[in-house]
Amino acid sequence: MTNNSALSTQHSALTAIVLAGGKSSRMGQDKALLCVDGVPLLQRVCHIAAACAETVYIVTPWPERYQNLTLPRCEFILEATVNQGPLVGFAQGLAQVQTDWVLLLACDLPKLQVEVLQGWIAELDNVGEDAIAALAHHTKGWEPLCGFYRRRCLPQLLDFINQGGRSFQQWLQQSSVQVLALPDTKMLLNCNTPEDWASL
Ligand SMILES: Nc1nc2c(ncn2[C@@H]2O[C@H](COP(=O)(O)OP(=O)(O)OP(=O)(O)O)[C@@H](O)[C@H]2O)c(=O)[nH]1
Ligand SMILES: [Mg+2]
Repeated sequence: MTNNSALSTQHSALTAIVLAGGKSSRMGQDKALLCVDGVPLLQRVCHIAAACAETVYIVTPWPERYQNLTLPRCEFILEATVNQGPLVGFAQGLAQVQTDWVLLLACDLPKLQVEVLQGWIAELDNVGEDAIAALAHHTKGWEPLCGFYRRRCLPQLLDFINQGGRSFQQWLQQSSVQVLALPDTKMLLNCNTPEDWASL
């Protein structure tokens, strides 16, 4: 039995959503296609997502850009709107999810560690019923783009968006969120600028 199938047996109730639709204005080119160790970032993140969840959705307004990547078990969700930000992209992906929990990932996380994600997944059964999400926390607030959400948060997320909300931090302030222990903060390194990329 491979690691993947062991995991999917144990945690079949997990879907992953990978966001690939930002402006990449600080980077000046699409971050999803930047190669780290010869592998495009989106492909790298999607492989890790596929090792954690049975279904992986890539939410993007431009799937044609990524058609030459190797993305096993990944399905594109074509975003209806462009440049509405990650919260709106997440809501569009979440509307397709059938499992109780979803793992949300940005595409610009070059240091993602599958072992840490798998450790978190093993704890999901212990998350209190009142929590709508389980996320790592740092000095600037929650890390919303590398963590877990309950599917049932969709109605309140849509309410927040329909009232003009676009900030994960503001949305999460309204709800109960469980803290995930982060063994290594480097894992959440966000590759936003050419300097970030060069430092890899
Ligand atoms: N699907 C989708 N993903 C988005 C959207 N905006 C941001 N993202 C994703 O969210 C993650 C974090 O994006 P950021 O690094 O904050 O923003 P960005 O717009 O990509 O880059 P900047 O223009 O430099 O801020 C990345 O995986 C982006 O691809 C969007 O409107 N739709
Ligand atoms: Mg970023």
